[in-house]
Amino acid sequence: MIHEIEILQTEKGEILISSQSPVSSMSVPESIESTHHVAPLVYTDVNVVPEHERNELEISISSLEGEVFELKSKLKLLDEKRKEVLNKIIDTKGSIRVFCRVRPFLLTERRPIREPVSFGPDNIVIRSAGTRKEFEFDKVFHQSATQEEVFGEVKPILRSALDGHNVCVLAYGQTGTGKTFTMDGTNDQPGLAPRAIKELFNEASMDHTHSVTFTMSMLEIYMGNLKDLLSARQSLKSYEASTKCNLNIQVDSKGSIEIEGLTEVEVTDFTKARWWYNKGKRVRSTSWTNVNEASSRSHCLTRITIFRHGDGMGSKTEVSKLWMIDLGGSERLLKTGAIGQTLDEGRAINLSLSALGDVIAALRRKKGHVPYRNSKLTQILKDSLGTRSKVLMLVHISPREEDVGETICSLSFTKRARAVESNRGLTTDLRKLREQKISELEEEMRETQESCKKIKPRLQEAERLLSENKKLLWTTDDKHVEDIEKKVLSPLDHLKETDATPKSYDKLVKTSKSSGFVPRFMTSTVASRQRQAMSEKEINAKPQSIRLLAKTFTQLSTSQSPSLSDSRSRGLFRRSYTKPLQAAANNGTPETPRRDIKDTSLQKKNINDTSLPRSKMVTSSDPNVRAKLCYHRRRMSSLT
Ligand SMILES: Nc1ncnc2c1ncn2[C@@H]1O[C@H](COP(=O)(O)OP(=O)(O)OP(=O)(O)O)[C@@H](O)[C@H]1O
Repeated sequence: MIHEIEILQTEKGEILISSQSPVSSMSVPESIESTHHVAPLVYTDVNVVPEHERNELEISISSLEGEVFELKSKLKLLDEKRKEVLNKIIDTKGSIRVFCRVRPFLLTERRPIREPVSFGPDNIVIRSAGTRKEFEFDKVFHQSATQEEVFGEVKPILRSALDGHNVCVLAYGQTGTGKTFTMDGTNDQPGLAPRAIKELFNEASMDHTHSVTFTMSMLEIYMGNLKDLLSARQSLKSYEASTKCNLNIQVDSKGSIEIEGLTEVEVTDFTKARWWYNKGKRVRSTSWTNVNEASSRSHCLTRITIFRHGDGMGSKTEVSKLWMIDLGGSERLLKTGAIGQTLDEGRAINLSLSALGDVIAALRRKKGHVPYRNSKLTQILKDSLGTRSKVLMLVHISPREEDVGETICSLSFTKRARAVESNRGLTTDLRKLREQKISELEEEMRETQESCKKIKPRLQEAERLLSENKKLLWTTDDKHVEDIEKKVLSPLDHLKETDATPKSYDKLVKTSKSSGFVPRFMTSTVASRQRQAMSEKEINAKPQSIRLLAKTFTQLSTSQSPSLSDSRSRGLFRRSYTKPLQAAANNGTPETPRRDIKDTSLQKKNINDTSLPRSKMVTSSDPNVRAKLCYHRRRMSSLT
């Protein structure tokens, strides 16, 4: 027993599918079968959009396009406002900020009864040999401060980097005070670099108006030479060769610094970025001194270049850099007892650190001349330590009595860098005013971010609806199909194409039904009759519903393969034909090998497979299949 299905076309052009009572195909004679009708059931195929609905679809698409444009414009304005406010906050706080982090006592260290270092939220007091020295900072991180707390202060300037500013985060201090701990951290307590990279990817994924991409480079400055840490040629044992490897620093016409030949890898996600970062770290050369067994005698620089691509609303791609720098140990050479190469290494580090101090001091004093040329480090950072950039220096100190001398040296270094913009120069009233201004700006920033948050889901929803409507229109849009057909045909083929347009074809079918007149090109030829017989033979092996459906199509035109120019027929045929096939394919019976008929490679294979009946070929919406259909139609017309 099977269900008989018949397809009818009403005068309005609607497709009706009438379902018949279950009958035995063996017992009921054909004459009875055709008259044994029950009340027709009308189904509306979801893939088929009637003409009037298509117009509505087009109207809806244009209104959604307008809405998307409007929301994007609003977001763009809010984003610009957010950028401006963030910039003001950072400038009010100081575009060069200096923090201090005090290392906790290690398990191997003896804790003195009277600790030489005491601290407040933004100051450090050193008491030693009857003297008291006080140093001010933008913020002091106590011994108990977590990696997360430190990162919290860095986060705002990462946003600034994404907004197009060059940003520099530097870890400064004596060997063994925790510079590497702060920058790299451990597996359990990741440091600033991995957290910052993760945050960049996070922020980029939430940017609905721009697409953001990143590249990464790592280099080491050792004894005044630059070494590429991500180069394929570098090996872990490259320490000896490090002095031979030198890269040139170039300045382009816009004043941007480029390092000639430096490897720049594209990082598409955090995992890849972390992998490259770890690779660079392994390659970094270290030598041994008697102060700290793993002391770094070089500066390690990690650069993330941020490309913020245009939003499609007139803005260009913005490029900015985030530098994360683990500076070499700043200890005085006498104390290390260094001789030979280690002494030279120490000298080179001290020279570059003092050049860095000079540059920062000049920038903070807003002095005309900034001595960038005095070291490789400052030459490289020239475009990232300048006026539009944001700098964050983290000074690390030891809590130990024995290190007090070094601690005072490190703190004095930063005192020079903070000389002008420090709080010390401000009266209490001015300080309060400054803090009030910062909190007002922060409030404004929060409001702007809230407004952005409200718009983003609306924009996403509008974009989703727009793409859905476009897809729906695409599947039913005859013009689109025609365009594809035209593209596939060569100009010469197009001239040969004598077939009627879809609309006139419809008319012709209707006319032939009503008047009994069949135009010459629609009368069957020997070849078409053979093909029809072949396809019917093939269809007989398929489920009954497909057989009847295909029969209806073959009846519509006796001389041509079913034309897919009628969108409704196409949608109906595609759905009705592919479902049983898919079901059969998914059953995976030995006779029918498991196939996914949506697989385009398989569809393409089928097109070239001449053993398949042509009726199968025309069921796909694949443009390649249409090419075959056009070819078939052309041949038909040339036969008549
Ligand atoms: N805030 C901290 N909390 C816990 N342990 C810390 C902290 N800071 C540093 N340490 C520990 O102190 C030791 C020295 O730290 P680290 O190697 O980071 O110093 P460094 O300044 O980078 O030294 P170098 O200049 O030789 O590279 C490490 O064992 C590290 O785990």
